Amino acid sequence: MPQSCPNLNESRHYADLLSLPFTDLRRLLTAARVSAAEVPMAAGLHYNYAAMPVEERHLDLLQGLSDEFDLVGQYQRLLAGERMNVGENRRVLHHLTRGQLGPAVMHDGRDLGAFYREQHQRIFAFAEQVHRGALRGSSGAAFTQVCQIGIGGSDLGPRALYLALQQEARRQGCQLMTAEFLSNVDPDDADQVLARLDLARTLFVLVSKSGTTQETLTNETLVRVALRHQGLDDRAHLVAVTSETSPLAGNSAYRDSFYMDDFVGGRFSSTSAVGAVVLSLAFGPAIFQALLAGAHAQDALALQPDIRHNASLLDALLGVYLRNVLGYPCSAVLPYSQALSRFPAHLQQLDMESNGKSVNRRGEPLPYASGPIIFGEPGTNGQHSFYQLLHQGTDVVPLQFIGFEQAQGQRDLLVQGSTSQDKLNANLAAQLVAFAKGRADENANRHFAGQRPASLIRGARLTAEALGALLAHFENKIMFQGFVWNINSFDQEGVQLGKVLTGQLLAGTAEDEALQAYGRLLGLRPPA
Ligand SMILES: O=P(O)(O)OC[C@H]1O[C@H](O)[C@H](O)[C@@H](O)[C@@H]1O
Repeated sequence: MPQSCPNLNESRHYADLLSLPFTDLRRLLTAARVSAAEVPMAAGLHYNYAAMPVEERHLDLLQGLSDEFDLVGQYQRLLAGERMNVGENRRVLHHLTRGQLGPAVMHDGRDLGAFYREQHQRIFAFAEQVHRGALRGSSGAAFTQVCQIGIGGSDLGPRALYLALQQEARRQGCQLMTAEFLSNVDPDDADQVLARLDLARTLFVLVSKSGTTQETLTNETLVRVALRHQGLDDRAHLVAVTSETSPLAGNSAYRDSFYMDDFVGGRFSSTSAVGAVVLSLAFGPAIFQALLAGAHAQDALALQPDIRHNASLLDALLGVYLRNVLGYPCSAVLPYSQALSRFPAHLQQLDMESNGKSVNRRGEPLPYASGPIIFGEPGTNGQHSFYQLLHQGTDVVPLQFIGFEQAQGQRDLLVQGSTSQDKLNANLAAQLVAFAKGRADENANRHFAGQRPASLIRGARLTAEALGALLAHFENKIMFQGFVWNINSFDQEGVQLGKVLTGQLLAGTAEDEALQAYGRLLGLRPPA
């Protein structure tokens, strides 16, 4: 498969895209275009690309590029279980955690779709027992709080989804337990999180796919010590989520264990047991199932070969246009929804750990740019912080806005003639137009050049289905971009070197003198 993938620099569609003149967004962005340049997504969402500097001829060439690189065909092969993670020789099966789109994927005589479904069912049954009070803490108290211990993909996605759904669950009367997340090895994180918990009523979910992550195992020990210190039986307060091949699998130090496998990458694991346990405990299985349904529906739409009807594919290709044709190195994610406050942090890992690569799937250096730097904050907060650079800085940063007609909650009032939600969305619309069209001023300091590209994902309200669709959209966008760049989006060798040096420093075996010197500056002592 990798051998047959074309090189972007040798693509005639790419060459034709490079030869097109720059499109003037100030002229392009008309009312008719705002209404027309949209692709429906799952769960009532829409992807609007009116403020992207592309005309029909660009879209025709991007369609040609998509066909030339067989992007949807590669997705189908991934769904069918082909080992697309070439570096680790692994299948890539996170789509299967939310439903079957391709043929059954068999591994060692087992149907993996059935395996993921069975784990979800076990988790739902477990959550219902906890909610009924049939499973309790070691003092006999019912569990009212859940705390996930994990980092990276075992933290960011589930945490972002929990925060995104909290208000929606309250509206539906199904916030059944509150959730906390403990990720950083900084002891102040554990201190603060533990201070918010009533340990006798807390169920901890230890999540580590590999079962070897230093930060997570350290925090687990801190938690067990704290539980014992209160006279509680730590085993009764911990469940594990891990891969079947990890050293934690089958360990009796946990009250129960739930599994994913090596074919679900950490940053793509929110719809596996990694997200299922904490979200089902917090909100009940129905909300998590709605999230899965939204993600599955969006995965199905991503099979459409026509880029004008496939939002994830179109978003991916427009991103390639911005990165490789226009040369923009960054992209900002700007949700006008406080519920999505940690969604940009999740996307940072999803995008940058997947596509921050400089060799292709055959291990050869890339002769073109790959994944952009991603950052973001919810609006309107970001407007009062870093938007200055976005409007008038020397770099053009393409923007990904996300907005909803209605808030999740119901507490809103008319203040000076408009509701808070009206104000939120008026700001969003204003920013989109200000970025695209700018404003001429004789005073150079007050001049806005415009020409800042942006897309908008919009919906009626951020429901669980819509959130699932949003999550799957970005996962699939990133996957398609990896196919264009012919990189392996599913490994993360770039995180290893730091781990090795950390281990050497802590074990007192570091040979690098600069490393030792930094250790001394930071107060590290040789191990006793
Ligand atoms: O789930 P774990 O095996 O503990 O891994 C947690 C995280 O750490 C690793 O270093 C990777 O960078 C992430 O992709 C991963 O999600």
